[in-house]
Amino acid sequence: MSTTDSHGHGPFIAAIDQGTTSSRCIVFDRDGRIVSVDQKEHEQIFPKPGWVEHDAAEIWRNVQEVVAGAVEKAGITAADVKAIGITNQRETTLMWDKNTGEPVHNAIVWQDTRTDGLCKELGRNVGQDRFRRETGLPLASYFSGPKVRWLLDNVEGLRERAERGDILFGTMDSWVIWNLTGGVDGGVHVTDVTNASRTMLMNLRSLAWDERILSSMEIPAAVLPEIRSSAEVYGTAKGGALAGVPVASALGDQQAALFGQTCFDQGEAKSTYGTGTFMLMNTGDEPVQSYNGLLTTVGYRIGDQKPVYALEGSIAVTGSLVQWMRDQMGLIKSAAEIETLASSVEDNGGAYFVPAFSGLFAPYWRSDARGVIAGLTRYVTKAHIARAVLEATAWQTREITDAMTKDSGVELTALKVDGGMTSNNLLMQTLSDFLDAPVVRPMVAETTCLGAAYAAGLAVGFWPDTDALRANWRRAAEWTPRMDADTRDREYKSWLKAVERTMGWIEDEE
Ligand SMILES: Nc1ncnc2c1ncn2[C@@H]1O[C@H](COP(=O)(O)OP(=O)(O)O)[C@@H](O)[C@H]1O
Ligand SMILES: O=P(O)(O)OC[C@H](O)CO
Repeated sequence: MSTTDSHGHGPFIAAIDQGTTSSRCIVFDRDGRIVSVDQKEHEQIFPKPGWVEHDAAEIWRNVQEVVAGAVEKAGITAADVKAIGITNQRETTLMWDKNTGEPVHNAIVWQDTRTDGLCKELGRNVGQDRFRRETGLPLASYFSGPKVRWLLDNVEGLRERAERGDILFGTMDSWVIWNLTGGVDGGVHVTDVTNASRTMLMNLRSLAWDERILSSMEIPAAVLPEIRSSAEVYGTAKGGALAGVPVASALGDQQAALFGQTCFDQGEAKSTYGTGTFMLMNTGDEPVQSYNGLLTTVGYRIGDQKPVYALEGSIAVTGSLVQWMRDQMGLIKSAAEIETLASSVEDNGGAYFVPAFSGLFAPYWRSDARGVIAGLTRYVTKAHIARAVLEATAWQTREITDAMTKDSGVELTALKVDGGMTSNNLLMQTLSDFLDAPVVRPMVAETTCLGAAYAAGLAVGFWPDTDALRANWRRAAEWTPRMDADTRDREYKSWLKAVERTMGWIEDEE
């Protein structure tokens, strides 16, 4: 029997967000309002400089716990939940034994740079942009394909087991869905088009695995999940707090945020400010090739409708630079304190901070870049550096919006933002100043989970169509530009000069 809780708005949709630093589950009502949240962090494993791993068994335990926690906090039962949506950190790569459910190695995280050498070698053999037309992606250690190849080459006996058909590959959506739907006991091995579009192994137009790329990367097709749409019922949860509930959506977290921000029309864009920052623009039902350093990716696909594509600007280091200021430099005690410190001065005092800690992602894709603080004089204080830290996020966004305008021909009229860093008012004002465009934040800042919930709700008819979802979007805050054009242009030139200084720091042989 179905119950309604104190919120009185049942039934509900549950979304699971398996993120880089934590897993969370959020229960939403029909108005897209949050009913309950549960969240748990997992260990970040750094076996060597540049290597980042996750324990997938720990992640699955945490997912089960946060699902149970969110259901309990909402005061509901599985019978009240009409569907489960999945969203996840993208690219992070796992292989496991389908007979035992045991991972063969820790998951290799998207930030991990161990495949740099492999990518360079592939680039030399087949050309740096050899796969861009088919996959929309440059050859870079960020994506899953090279990580799969690394596992096959480095885990003893794995290639033979994979060729025998005993091994499954998946990004974290696949891992969560396989376990949720029964694991060794009949779990479904699927991924969605958005996650598949980050592997470098899927053809963007056919939305199928690309046999020529699989053969260049020496990856056996037997390990691959079935590619499905982002909003359809893949199976039913077996066991756990949501046993019996249909699992009805999967989207990479940045695509889920695009969906949660209701960017359903061509030209609409959002930017999510977390550990890294990812801006995606809906480009309609045709993939747009980037000539300016952006990625072409799948935005979402609802059931058997046409896919919607997106251009993406990915920035590796934004919120994590604030964490670095707190944890490694000890200049602030909390992330929020950066705003107080940066607000104590009028400007950056001439300092520019380019956080190319793991090379530069969009629009440069340079793995040989490393971080610099440029323009230092004795005048510069830690407050100026704090300001330069915030400005780095805003300038990197500006570089991406410039590239988006060049690639899509669409001028930015306003930017929808979300993510942890958007609670920083100074950063949001700076962003609006540097972009010379309004910046708007919605009422529900948890757009990633909301997008997964929306897609799952559409799949089971909980919401009738995307118009109903759009009606739920409400503006919570807006910042408008206050900077004069001369200052903006002068500052932008200095920023670009500082970016130049980061390039070529790592020599090939290093
Ligand atoms: N007030 C703030 N100012 C600047 N950065 C912040 C602030 N609050 C949080 N952050 C940064 O935002 C990030 C957390 O945002 P979140 O959206 O939860 O990230 P993720 O989903 O990537 O884990 C952290 O890197 C943190 O340093
Ligand atoms: O888990 P997040 O929010 O850090 O997002 C990671 C991105 O999906 C990486 O491409």
